[in-house]
Amino acid sequence: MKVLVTGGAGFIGSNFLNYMSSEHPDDKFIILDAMTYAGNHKHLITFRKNPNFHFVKGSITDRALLEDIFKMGIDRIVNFAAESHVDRSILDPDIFVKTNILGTQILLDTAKKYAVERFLQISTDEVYGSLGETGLFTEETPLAPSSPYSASKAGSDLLVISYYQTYGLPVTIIRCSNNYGPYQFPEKLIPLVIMNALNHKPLPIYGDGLNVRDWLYVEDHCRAIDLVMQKGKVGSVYNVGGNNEKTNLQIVKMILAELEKPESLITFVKDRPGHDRRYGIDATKIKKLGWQPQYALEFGLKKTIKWYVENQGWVQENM
Ligand SMILES: Cc1cn([C@H]2C[C@H](O)[C@@H](COP(=O)(O)OP(=O)(O)O[C@H]3O[C@H](CO)[C@@H](O)[C@H](O)[C@H]3O)O2)c(=O)[nH]c1=O
Repeated sequence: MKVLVTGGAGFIGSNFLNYMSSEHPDDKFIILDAMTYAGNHKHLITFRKNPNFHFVKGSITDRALLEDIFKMGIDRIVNFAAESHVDRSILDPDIFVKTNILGTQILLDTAKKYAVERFLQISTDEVYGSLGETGLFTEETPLAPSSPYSASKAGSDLLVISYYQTYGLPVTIIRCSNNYGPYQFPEKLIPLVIMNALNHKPLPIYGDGLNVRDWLYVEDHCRAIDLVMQKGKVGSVYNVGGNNEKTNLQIVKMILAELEKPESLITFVKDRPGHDRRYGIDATKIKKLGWQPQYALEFGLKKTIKWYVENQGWVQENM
């Protein structure tokens, strides 16, 4: 099996490659990554050592490059390539539209031309917008994105579905809740808080700190992607979530307790514009395929903190 993994040097993509190379040692992986600020050069060393990996630097918006890659013969595609940080999308939406919407469309078009066996789109629960105090996102929840980032992901999801409806491209979409784990760029809440706390810097908490996110250890997400690639229904969407809803303040306090750092580092700052209040996932559909998260939040968080403590110097210099 030859799998094209776009965005493979990013946080979830690189964890996925790590997982797949041990679960499916006979598969071949073509890794396409634009190596933006979030692409991790450390992975390239690992990629080059693995005879089953072939790395190509470039963007999913580059049609000619995609043509060259598809000529190598691709069975499946997992599309992780995306700009993913909400705050950056508020400051500079252009690149989000270019990579997430246009890039996905060019990738879909090339996949159609070369008749791939499966196109798996890695999306996000943010496409559903915000929940009130109760209820969960199901796969039928209408799309109502709030930020330029989530709107660009919703746009790419709609294009993916349109390629299924119009051209019969065998697509499947995964919409996952907030991931955490090793190699996450320290602009996202959990790694930012760990790194700031280690350096005794203030921890910026937006608004009242009571926004709720559903946290999932990245390896659990990788296992879900693998399963959906094997057993997921073509034309379907699968929600993935950890059933670990916490307010941002709860998460930050858990990290401070583990690091034995004072809560006085918590600093309330101006809220993010259009800040979604709560995300919560109904993962019944993927559970019916046989998926279950294996990491309890407390355990996954400890493991993540340990990784950042052990790699603190490297993270500071390279991420
Ligand atoms: C960076 C930062 C974040 N926050 C808050 C905003 C959110 O309520 C929460 C998590 O923020 P972020 O880590 O930026 O993640 P969030 O906006 O939820 O989006 C993440 O999770 C999504 C899945 O739900 C992914 O699609 C996105 O790519 C990923 O960035 O923490 C703070 O209070 N202070 C901060 O400095």
